[in-house]
Amino acid sequence: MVAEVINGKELSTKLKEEMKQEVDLLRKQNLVPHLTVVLVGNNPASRSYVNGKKRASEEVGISSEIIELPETVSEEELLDVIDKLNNEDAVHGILVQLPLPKQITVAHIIEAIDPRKDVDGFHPINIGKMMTGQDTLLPCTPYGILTMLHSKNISIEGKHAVVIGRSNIVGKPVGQLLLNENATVTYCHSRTKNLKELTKQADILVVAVGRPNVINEEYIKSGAVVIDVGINRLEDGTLTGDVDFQSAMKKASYITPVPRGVGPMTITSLLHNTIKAAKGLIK
Ligand SMILES: NC(=O)C1=CN([C@@H]2O[C@H](COP(=O)(O)OP(=O)(O)OC[C@H]3O[C@@H](n4cnc5c(N)ncnc54)[C@H](OP(=O)(O)O)[C@@H]3O)[C@@H](O)[C@H]2O)C=CC1
Ligand SMILES: Nc1nc(=O)c2c([nH]1)NC[C@@H]1CN(c3ccc(C(=O)N[C@@H](CCC(=O)O)C(=O)O)cc3)C=[N+]21
Repeated sequence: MVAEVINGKELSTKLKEEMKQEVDLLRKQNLVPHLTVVLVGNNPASRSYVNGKKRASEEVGISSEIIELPETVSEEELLDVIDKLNNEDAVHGILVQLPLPKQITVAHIIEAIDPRKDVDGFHPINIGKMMTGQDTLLPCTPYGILTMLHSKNISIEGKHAVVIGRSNIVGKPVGQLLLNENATVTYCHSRTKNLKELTKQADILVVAVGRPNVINEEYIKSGAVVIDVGINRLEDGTLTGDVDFQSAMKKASYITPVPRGVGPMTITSLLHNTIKAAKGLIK
């Protein structure tokens, strides 16, 4: 078997065109969706992601701004910035780029964001709504992954989904969304003892570890769908995922590449959430 590649970049281009039409209509009604991204410090990767979010927003007609704060900013100062944005009617979406410097407790920041403006879908209220199957702003990477599966009509119900990684932003919520669509979900992590035995049972394998080549054909059941979330920058500057792509291609039915896979879909989900927040659909 040779896997079909799910091109996240192409899908994202198509979805952005659809969103642009919707934003054009909203603008005619004098509603200009607006996203504010807060960037703390000078991490080059964060800066590049944030610029990517701004560029994508412009492509669909979402107005966006980046608020830059120094690496030394205190938690109190950052909370002040969030408070102002919460109270600014023209701001529909607020995203605080992670990671944050160590003097700041991430949970305090996420909890300070108005859940109706939490376009990352990280606020405990939004996570709780997701867990109970209510309509809300969903975490961007997991929602992007579900959109990729739906785009290929890959059935989820009754399938065994194995998720490697249990972070609050990727692993846990992607498992929850798959469960909501009636998959049987297994979570693996750094303390999992028999990783290969578990991954070989997966009909859908989601890999979100952050280390190159943790998965190859030996870990994959023939015909499985393999979703590679990892973004690893190699010494020569190239990007690679967590999955040995050439090897996995031989066993999988579908596979997502890195780059041009899950990454662009994360940004597409962010735009989707910003439009949803602007329309006031989140109570
Ligand atoms: N494409 C995209 O849009 C996005 C990509 N990413 C990328 O996805 C990757 C994961 O991100 P994130 O979830 O934030 O990372 P974290 O570092 O928060 O989580 C990594 C997870 O992998 C688990 N893990 C580590 N080593 C192993 C191992 N040897 N075997 C099994 N599990 C292991 C950890 O286990 P434990 O919990 O026990 O420590 C942890 O749960 C990164 O490469 C990141 O850059 C992230 C966000 C968006
Ligand atoms: N509050 C917050 N929300 C996030 O959503 C968030 C975050 N913090 N911190 C970091 C991670 C990482 N992340 C990515 C988004 C897009 C690509 C992406 O578009 N990648 C392109 C390549 C881009 C390149 O070439 O650098 C691709 O995979 O094709 C990657 C990674 C969002 N994150």
